Amino acid sequence: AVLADNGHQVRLWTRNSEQADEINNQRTNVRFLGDVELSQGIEAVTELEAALNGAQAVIFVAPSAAMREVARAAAPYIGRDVLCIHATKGFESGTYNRMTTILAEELDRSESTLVVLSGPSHAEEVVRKQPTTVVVASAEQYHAESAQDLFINSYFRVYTNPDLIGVEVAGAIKNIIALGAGLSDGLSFGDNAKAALITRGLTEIARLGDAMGANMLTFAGLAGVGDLIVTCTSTHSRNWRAGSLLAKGLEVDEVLRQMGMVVEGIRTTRAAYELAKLYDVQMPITEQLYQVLFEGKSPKLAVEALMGRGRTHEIEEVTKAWSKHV
Ligand SMILES: NC(=O)c1ccc[n+]([C@@H]2O[C@H](COP(=O)([O-])OP(=O)(O)OC[C@H]3O[C@@H](n4cnc5c(N)ncnc54)[C@H](O)[C@@H]3O)[C@@H](O)[C@H]2O)c1
Ligand SMILES: O=P(O)(O)OC[C@H](O)CO
Repeated sequence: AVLADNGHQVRLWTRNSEQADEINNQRTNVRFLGDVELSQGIEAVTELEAALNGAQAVIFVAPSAAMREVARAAAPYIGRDVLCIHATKGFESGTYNRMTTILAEELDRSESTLVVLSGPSHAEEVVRKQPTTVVVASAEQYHAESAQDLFINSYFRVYTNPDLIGVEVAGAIKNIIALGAGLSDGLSFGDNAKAALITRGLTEIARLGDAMGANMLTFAGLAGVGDLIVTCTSTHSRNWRAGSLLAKGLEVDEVLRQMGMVVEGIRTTRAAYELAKLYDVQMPITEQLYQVLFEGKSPKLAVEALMGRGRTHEIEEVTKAWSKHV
């Protein structure tokens, strides 16, 4: 919708022909976006080749679990000079690959040619032209600026950032913390608990990001604390809603069934739990959520475990990682 508003001709690929018909004929996408009227500049297509032929830029927004499959199918139709951007938040199961690593492999190009778009941006608000700010990150400033040129407008403000790894790690891990925030709200804990989760969640993002080569300052920006705030406090958040359903005692499969939309935080919890072991970093919130999601631990016991951890210092552990980059 943003790209169409900016005067670009947009082809939106979907596997679902009924959805394509609705978008093209009714100009709505009711299941995902309610009754908002979509721009005439958007054409939905069901064939990948038709979607990609002649495109000057390609935006990948499939769920993380589908990224490799979609990128592999799209690769034959994407020229070497085409700007490739993604807005997907997660890691690949098993390999723990970031999304740009998958894209680089499947599109057979350097990761430095790729761009990630992230930040506090729920589609439901963007499509209603409500003021939104995001970052586009690429190792090469030229590519980040090309993406900025495409998207920026009066209601969608786009900043560039060279720290692709930090933006991808922040976008993935915040979904785990949002599950925790939903659980906390679902258990009727108060604002203190949620503020604690957001803040200590940011520390977990920073620890893992530091180990994976991110710039700590990214986490103080839109893709870090910005996205954490929106996803832990907004009722649009799928991850928050999934967490609040878990608090009612629903099994993970039932939560996913009721949601009917992707809840990236669930798969990401497993990936981050394993990444934390691989990089030897402490991620206690992630660890407790892992036990709730995959080992049947009760959310109440998870909270007790978090609150009962050994005494520790705030300043030392945070500043060690952050100060390296200041
Ligand atoms: N919704 C948002 O506001 C928002 C904002 C920023 C980033 N994201 C990220 O975008 C990604 C997608 O999220 P979403 O909210 O659009 O999810 P969604 O559940 O609303 O939609 C996902 C779409 O992907 C399709 N899909 C699933 N598997 C597919 C496959 N194998 N091939 C092709 N299509 C497939 C589904 O049919 C569905 O139409 C996630 O990583 C999410 O974190 C979402
Ligand atoms: O609805 P969520 O929780 O998947 O979050 C969507 C976006 O990542 C918010 O920026």
